Amino acid sequence: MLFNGFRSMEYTTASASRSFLRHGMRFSTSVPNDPDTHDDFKPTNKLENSEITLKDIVEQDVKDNLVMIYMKGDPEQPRCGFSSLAVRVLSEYRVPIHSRNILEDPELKNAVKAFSMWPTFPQIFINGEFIGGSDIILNMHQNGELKEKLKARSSE
Ligand SMILES: N[C@@H](CCC(=O)N[C@@H](CS)C(=O)NCC(=O)O)C(=O)O
Ligand code: FES
Repeated sequence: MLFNGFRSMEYTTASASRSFLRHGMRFSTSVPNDPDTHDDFKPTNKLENSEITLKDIVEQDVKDNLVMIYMKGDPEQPRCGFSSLAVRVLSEYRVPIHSRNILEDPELKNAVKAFSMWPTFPQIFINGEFIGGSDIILNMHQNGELKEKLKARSSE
């Protein structure tokens, strides 16, 4: 399943669907090609109306999902070695991996960078906390920190 870049390696969660609905609004602008249509009746950009921003979407993603990765490509088909490595590391654990493909949405890519203040991808969040990229997650896997982080959450 692919909802505007959002993927989950398990079944789609309610949060994923919600994110899709919200994120999907960004592309709902349409203007009918009818000369009689008065401006007042034209459909407007619902994102502007609802004031949902990409930052809101990122905030929701990382809040709703234990493991959230913004990556190039998706877990089944990473488009970069760094993203591929991060997914391989995370796949060692029995936790769902939620992802968005930033290659599909340059604006989302910029929003994620601004949110984390981190310049590269992949970007991994666990339990709402920004962790880092593939080198950091690999290191945490090797030194046991990642296991602790994921265990800490699952035993709550
Ligand atoms: N140390 C980082 C390196 C990742 C990296 O260099 N990513 C580059 C190439 S994929 C990147 O995202 N560049 C910025 C961009 O593409 O916008 C990691 O291990 O995750
Ligand atoms: S896309 Fe070239 S290194 Fe990631």
